[in-house]
Amino acid sequence: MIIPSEEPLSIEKAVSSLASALALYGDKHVEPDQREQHLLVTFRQPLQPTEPDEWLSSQSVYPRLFWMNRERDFSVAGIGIADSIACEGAGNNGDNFRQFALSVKDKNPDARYFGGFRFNNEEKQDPIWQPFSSFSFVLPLLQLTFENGAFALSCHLWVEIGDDIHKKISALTDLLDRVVTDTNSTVMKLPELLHLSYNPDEKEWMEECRKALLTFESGEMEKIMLARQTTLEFTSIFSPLLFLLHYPYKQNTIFRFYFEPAPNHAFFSFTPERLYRRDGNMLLTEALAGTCSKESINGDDHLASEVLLNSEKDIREHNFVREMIYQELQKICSNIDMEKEVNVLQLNRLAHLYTRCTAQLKPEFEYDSAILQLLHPTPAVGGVPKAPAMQHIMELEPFSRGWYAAPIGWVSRDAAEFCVGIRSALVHGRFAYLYSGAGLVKGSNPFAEWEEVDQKIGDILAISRQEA
Ligand SMILES: C=C(O[C@@H]1C=C(C(=O)O)C=C[C@H]1O)C(=O)O
Ligand SMILES: [Mg+2]
Repeated sequence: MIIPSEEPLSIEKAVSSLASALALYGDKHVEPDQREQHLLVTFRQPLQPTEPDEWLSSQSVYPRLFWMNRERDFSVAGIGIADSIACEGAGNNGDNFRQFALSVKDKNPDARYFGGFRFNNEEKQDPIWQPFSSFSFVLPLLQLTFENGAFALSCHLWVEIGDDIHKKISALTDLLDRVVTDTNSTVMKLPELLHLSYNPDEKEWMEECRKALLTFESGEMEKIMLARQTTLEFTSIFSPLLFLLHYPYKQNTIFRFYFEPAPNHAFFSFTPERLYRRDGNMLLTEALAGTCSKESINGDDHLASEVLLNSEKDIREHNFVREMIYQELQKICSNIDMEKEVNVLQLNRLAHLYTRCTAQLKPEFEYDSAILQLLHPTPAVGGVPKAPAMQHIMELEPFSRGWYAAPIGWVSRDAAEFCVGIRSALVHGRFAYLYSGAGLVKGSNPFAEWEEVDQKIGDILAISRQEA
C-alpha cells in the first residue's frame, strides 16, 4: 500500500496526489518485470468527507458500483475494473460457487471484489439481464471508501504475469485524468412515471398460489417463495443511480447495493437481509422471514412486534428458515450459536421476524463455496425442500429472477459479506423492473400475500413516484 500523504485532501487534490504517486512508482520501475505472480499495488489517499454516492454520480467510467453495509459504517463507490472474477457459462449454482471460490482463493488478500450471482443459473435468461453474468465481481480501478470513520480515495494497479506494467500505469493515469472532481452538481429528479404493470397480475398470482398450495397438500413441499415483477415505464431514459441518490430513509436498517455494468443498465437493492458475513473462520448469519406491514398500524413498532410474535403463520414461515440454516451449518461448522428467542427487525414500513446465528467454520470449509451452496437460497427466498422449490419457481413464475434474491456483496480471500438481493430492481433505459415476493406456507392466504408483495416494493415505488 502506498499512501502519498497522511493529510486528508479534497477530491481534486487527492486525484493529483494519486497521479503523482503513480508516476513516481512508474519511474522507479524501469527493470524488466520478472514476476511469477500477479502484482497488486494500492495507492490510498486520505480524503476530506465526501459522499461516495454523490461522487459516483458525477463519474462516467463503467462499471459503476456502490456498497453500504447495514451498520452504515462501511461504504464504497467504485468505477472501472482493475481485476474481476466473472463467469458467463451455464451450469448449476454449485459449479458456479466452486469456480468462484477457487478464483477467490488465489487472489491478493488485500483485494475486495464487489458483485453478485444469478439466483438460479439454470433458469432461462431474459435479455433484460444480458450484462449480468452468472456471477460477476469487480475490484474497482478507483474507489472512494468510507471505513473506520475515515474517507479515502484509492486506485488499484493490477498487473498480471505478462502484462506491461507501464501500460497499466498509463491506463490508470488516463482514468485519473477522466475523474470528475466537481461533485456539487444538483441531483436530478427522476422522469415522470407513465405506466405500471404486474407480472403475474393479481388474477394470475391467485392461480400461481393455488398451484403452490396444492404441492403442500400433496406433501411434496412445505414452503415456497413466489415473486412478482413490477414494470415501471418512465417518460425518458435516466440514470439508475438516481434511485440510490433519492433513497430517503437514511436510518433504515438495510444494505445498499448498486451495480451498473453498462450505462443506464443497473441492478440495485435496498435489502434488510444478510446472507452471511465471514471473517476468517467466523461466520455470522441470520434467518429473516415473516412480515408485518406497519401501514395500517400507523408505523407502530411495538404493535408490529406483537402482531408478528403472535402470528402462528409467520412464526411457522420463519422457523423453516431457522431450521434450514441450523441443519445446513452442522455440515461445515462447529459451535453453532443460534438465538433461542425470535426477534423482530424493524424497517421503515415493514417489520420482520429475525434470528441471528454465529458459528465457526471447520478448517476445510474456510472459504465461500460450501457456505454459498448450503445457505443459498434459504427458504426465505427459495423453499423447502430446496430442489423441488427451485424447480417450481422456474415453472410457476412468468419471468426470470436474474440477480433478484441472489447473493450480492463483496468478497476477499479471508472475508466476505453477502446480503440477499431483495427489495431490488433492474433499470434499463426507460424501464425499471421491481422484484418482490412472499413465502407461502400451508394456510397462506393468496390475497394477504399479494398485499405483502406490494408492501415490499413500497420504498422503491415511493422514489419512483417522487413521493419520498
Ligand atoms: C422475498 C422477499 O422477502 C423475503 C420474504 C419474507 C416473507 O415472506 O415474509 C420476508 C423477508 C424476506 O426474507 C422480498 O422482499 O422480495
Ligand atoms: Mg411472508
